[in-house]
Parts: sequence; C-alpha cells; structure tokens
Amino acid sequence: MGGLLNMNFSKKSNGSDGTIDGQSITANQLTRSNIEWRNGYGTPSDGNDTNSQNTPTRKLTKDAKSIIIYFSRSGSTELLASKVAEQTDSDILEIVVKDSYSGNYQKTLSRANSERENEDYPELNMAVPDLSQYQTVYLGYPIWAMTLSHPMTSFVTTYGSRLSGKKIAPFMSEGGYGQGDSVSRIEDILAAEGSKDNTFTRALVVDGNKVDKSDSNVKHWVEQVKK
Ligand SMILES: Cc1cc2nc3c(=O)[nH]c(=O)nc-3n(C[C@H](O)[C@H](O)[C@H](O)COP(=O)(O)O)c2cc1C
Repeated sequence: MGGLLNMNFSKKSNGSDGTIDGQSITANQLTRSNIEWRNGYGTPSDGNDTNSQNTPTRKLTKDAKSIIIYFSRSGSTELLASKVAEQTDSDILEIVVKDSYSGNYQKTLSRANSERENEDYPELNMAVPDLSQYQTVYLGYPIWAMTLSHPMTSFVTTYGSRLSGKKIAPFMSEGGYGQGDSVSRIEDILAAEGSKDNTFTRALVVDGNKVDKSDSNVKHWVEQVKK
C-alpha cells in the first residue's frame, strides 16, 4: 500500500481557500501536487455542489453592469469565480441543480456519462432574475469530458434567451487538458435558444489544482474583458 494508491487528500488545517460573497470556499484539488493530482481524477466533493456549509451564492444588486454565473462541484471553479469577483463589481449567481452530484468522483463520472449519452441534463433549482441590467456575463464552469459541465449546459439551455446582446466571458477550471469544445457549445446553445448579437471574449482556462496561483492571470484576463 502507499504511494499513489493510498493518497491522503485531507485539507490543510485552516480549511478555507478563499471567500465568495462572505462565504468560505474549500477547493479540494489545491492540496495535491502535480503527481498526486492525476488531472483531477478522483477529486471528491462534500456531496453538495454549493458546499454543505454554505447557502448558494446570490449577490444581486440594482446597479451592477456585469454578473458572474458559475457552477462548481469541488470548489476550484468557485475559487476562480471569487477571483473574477475581486477584479470586477459584478453580481454573482451560483448555479444550483435539484440533485447535487455525488461527493464520490466515480459516481459523479458515471452519472455525467449517462446524462451526456442520453442528453438528459440536470434539472435546476434556482430563481434567475431577468438579467436585462447586465452588459457582461461571466460564465464559469468545470470541464467535463472535454466539454461544458452539465449544470452549465442546463443553465444556458434554460436561460439562453435572456442573454441576447451580451458580452459573454467564459472561464473554467479543468484537469489540464484545456477548454475542449466548451465555448462553441455555449455559442451553439445560445443560437439555438434564440439569443442574438452575443460577443465572446477569449476564455480563461486554469488548471483545477492551481487556481490559488492564478491572480495575475485573472487580472490580465479581466482587463481584456473590460476593453
Ligand atoms: C465528471 C468529470 C469529468 C471530467 N472530465 C475532464 C476532462 O475531460 N478534461 C479535463 O481536463 N478535466 C476533467 N475533469 C476535471 C475537472 O474539470 C477539474 O477537476 C475541475 O477543476 C473541477 O472543477 P470544480 O472543483 O469547480 O468542480 C472532470 C471532472 C469530473 C468530475
């Protein structure tokens, strides 16, 4: 036993990797060295995508001109969203599915595979405002099977028609294999849902175990998005 088969993924003692709208973030991949990380394979969650200790993030104001809409299972994308929030005056909306993905990686993987094969994407459990006040929408998600993770697929399918005319700024965390076809999936779904006149910025892509080291990358990207 030992070595790669007996890895200890326990969190560092302070337990918090950041905050978003005042709530603590735990990102389970950050403690993994590159050799332990295995491209994110096996990453557990606490079984509640929004964190069992937290309420889903909802920061909605009257005046914000941009909003960060994100989904995160194991915390890396949420930490990235918090860094985008630090660089902008955005509102924030966390995507919530009716049935959370399992804390167990294998169970999440088999559910995700079945959803993808059957094109049966998860039901959402969230109230979404009309979004008309926002000029820029930052869309944050993890990569699953080299494409958009399914809660974001459900979101853009269900609410895509509310995104007409907006600048879309995609950001994601992934297991080291890049953005896949996730951005063209968003473009295709928005077009199919009748969203018109969208502009897309370059996507921000960060490895899930290195989000804590992404501040300057995020800052530079946000500067480009704001241009
Ligand atoms: C079901 C599933 C499938 C995944 N597929 C890929 C993949 O195809 N390519 C990749 O680079 N990472 C893949 N990953 C790794 C995640 O993209 C990565 O761990 C990400 O940082 C997780 O973000 P989160 O902590 O916000 O949930 C997958 C993760 C899961 C749970």
